This record gives sequence, structure tokens and C-alpha cells, in this order.
Amino acid sequence: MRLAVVGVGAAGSRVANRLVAFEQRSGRTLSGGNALLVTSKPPAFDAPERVSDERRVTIGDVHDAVDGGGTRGDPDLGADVARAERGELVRAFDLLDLHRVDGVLVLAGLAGGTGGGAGAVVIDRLQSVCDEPVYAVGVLPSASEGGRAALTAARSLRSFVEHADNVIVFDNDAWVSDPPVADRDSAADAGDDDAGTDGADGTDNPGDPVSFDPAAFAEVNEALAERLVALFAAGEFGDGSAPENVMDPSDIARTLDTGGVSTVGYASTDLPPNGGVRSWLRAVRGWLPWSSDDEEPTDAARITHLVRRAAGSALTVSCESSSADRALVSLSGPPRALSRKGFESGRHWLEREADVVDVKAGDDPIDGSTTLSAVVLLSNVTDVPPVEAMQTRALDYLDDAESERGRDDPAADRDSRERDADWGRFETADPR
Ligand SMILES: Nc1nc2c(ncn2[C@@H]2O[C@H](COP(=O)(O)OP(=O)(O)OP(=O)(O)O)[C@@H](O)[C@H]2O)c(=O)[nH]1
Repeated sequence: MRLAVVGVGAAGSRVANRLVAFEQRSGRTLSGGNALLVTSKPPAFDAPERVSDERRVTIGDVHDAVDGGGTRGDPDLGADVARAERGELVRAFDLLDLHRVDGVLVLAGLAGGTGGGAGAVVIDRLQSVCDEPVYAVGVLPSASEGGRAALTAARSLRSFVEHADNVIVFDNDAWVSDPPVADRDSAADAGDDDAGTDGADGTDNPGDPVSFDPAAFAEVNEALAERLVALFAAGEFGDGSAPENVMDPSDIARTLDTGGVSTVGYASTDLPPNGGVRSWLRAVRGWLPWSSDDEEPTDAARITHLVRRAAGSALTVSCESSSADRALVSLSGPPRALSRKGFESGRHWLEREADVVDVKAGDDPIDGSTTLSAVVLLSNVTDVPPVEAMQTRALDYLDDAESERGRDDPAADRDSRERDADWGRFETADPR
């Protein structure tokens, strides 16, 4: 699949930069450098820069509350600035070649004022200028960032789901071993005097800029980039020994066509440099739970094991897999390692596990590769505990804010908010 890649905010820019670096290093042509970064403060990178200065646009420079320092976690400000500067944004989209792509991938941290608020507007604008699907990758904040970050992320996720064709969620808490503490709540509490107007959610805007040490995210950004490249680039070298099995990029689009929230899993194992797959299969028989001395596990069992690992603990956001609407599995490795039997068994295991009748499956043959890997996509998952936990933190934060304001019955407000389908979404339409 050929994608244009758009990073919004600091987190989105770092992950987009990583993605471009990863595809270059692995000889892929997913974006081919067809990328753009949209930020409201100069981004700090966690890896050598692969997106040139000409492909970066800064928004909010002329806005007093931004002034080159970011939106300080205020997504309404982020959305307002992006709407006001939509002309500049659309001109920046000219830097992307949107005519030769199968889709656009927008990446952002959902708790960022720029990533979340401006990100929703960027997705909406891209939908209006591009005929192909616009997918998003939204990063959930860690719980240690506090209630305000959860509220921003909850509102951003609603807005992203509304405007994007699908939102792949990445859960920082599950991936960052030592989440950086950047408590936006304290900024909000202090923000009465110094931070301008109230947000649309009725709480005070935060006052102090929040910035994260990019190094803390280096490893997880690499892991996310690896998964995104494995998924979206699958099948691009589709001239392996069994072309009928090669992943069809339109199957990736069809799986994502559900809308909603999705998760990606990935697992890989090294193949021996020589000696062939057979000797590798013999060598690793010991780590399979069902192997015994007198029984040599089949290729199918090993590939099922890899798919099971990919769909298990290694998901970008954990979920109940049976809540998925559609699923896809792609196996990548040298053509000699991609057996027909393994391909079918991986697909059948996922059909049973995700309780999906038609799991799309395909091979991603890579000549000379020394690893065998499986990538799994579970699309439109509805039972996603980390998202539910984030929404609970967001509503608790609002309840606390309303109690402090002397409102009588925060619980009743909470009920009506939960019923309100429009709750939390940012204004993305053009200002009149
Ligand atoms: N995975 C990952 N998450 C990040 C990274 N940087 C920040 N985050 C997360 O993304 C959220 C948004 O942070 P930023 O990207 O710095 O914010 P922004 O979108 O630039 O918006 P403002 O600074 O508020 O204008 C944070 O709450 C963190 O949870 C990163 O490099 N990788």
C-alpha cells in the first residue's frame, strides 16, 4: 500500500519520522518520503531526522496563546488555530503527492492540544482534498499524566473516530516502561490566572507548556513504526514463489473499512542464517508447549504459535479480540519459510480466536530476509479496556472539576454527558 504520512504535534512528528526512517532502513517504499509534519512548537526528535525542513509546517505562530510554544495541552485551542490557518494547511498538503497513494496515515498523541485538536482538523481537511481513505494512529496518554490528559485524549479519540476512516490506537501505558511524569492537572489548577479562557469542556485551560523527553519514547516509537510498516507495506514485494497467497493491499483497506478503533499485533522470530528452515524447525522444537520428543511439530503449528503471539500480549492496544468486526493476518519472511499450510492454519486460528468468519490473510515474501514475522490487524474492536479506563479517568476529572465549581449533582451531569453522542468532539468545520 502506498501511503502519505502526516505527523501532527510532537508525538505524531516523532512517530512519523521513525516510520519514514524504518521503511528506508528496511528497503520498503511505503511512503517513499511522501510525508508532512504539522506542529505548533519546534519538534524535538528521538532519531535522526528523515523528514526535511521543507516538509514541516508550523501553525499558531501568530496566535498569542501559542506563540511557538505549543497549545499547552489545550485541544480547543489546537482545533481553533488549525481551523483559522486552514488555508496554510491545505497549501502544505500540496507538498504531499496525494494522487499516487492508496491512503493517508495521520499520526498524533491524543492528549496533545496540537495532536488531538489540530489533528482532528487535519484529518477533516485531508478528507476534503483526498479521494482515498484517511487513517489515523492515536497514542493514548499514560495514566500518570493525570485526568486532564485523559479528558483531552477521550475527546480527541471521539473526534478522530468521527473523521478518520479508521483509528489504530497505541497505548503508551502498555509500552513505555517508565512513563515520563508530566502532570497536566497541576498546570490546569494553576491555570486560572495565566491561561486565558475556559475550554469547551468547562474546565480551565492549562497554563504551562508541557514537553516530554523524546528519549523516553525512542524504543516505543520504533516498535510502533515497525508494526505500521509491517502492516501497511505487506505484499509490496509480491513476486514470491506462491503469488496467489501474496497479501493484496486492497484487503488491508477492506479490513480497515469498518471505521472505529483498531489494534495491531506483531511477533517475529529469527531464522538461522544458513542451514535452511528445516534445521531451524528442528532447533526450536523445544520452545513449543505441545512439542514432545517423539512428535515433530508441523510448520502449521509453528506459524499458529507466531500468530497467537502477535494477537496476544503484543497488541498496540489490548482488547477482547472477539469484539473485532474484521481481522487480517500477514506473514512475512523469505519465500521458502512461508508454507501454504502455515498460512491456512494461522488464518483459521485467528478466525476462531476473533470469531470473525472471513479473516483476510496473505504472505509478504521478502527475498533474503532472515526473520519470520506475523502481523495481525483487529478492526473495529469495541471491548478495549485501556480506552474504557481512559474515559473513566476523563469523566472523574470532569466530576471533580464540577464539584469544585459547586455544581450539585455531578453524577447526573455525567449520565447526560455519556448519553450525548456529540459530547467532547472538537469543532472542525471551517469558521464562518
Ligand atoms: N508514543 C509516544 N507518545 C508520546 C511522545 N511524545 C509525547 N507523547 C504522548 O503524546 C501526548 C501528546 O504530547 P505532545 O505530542 O508533546 O503534544 P502536542 O500534540 O505537540 O500538543 P501541545 O504540546 O499540547 O501543543 C502526551 O500526552 C504523551 O502521552 C512520543 O514521542 N511517543
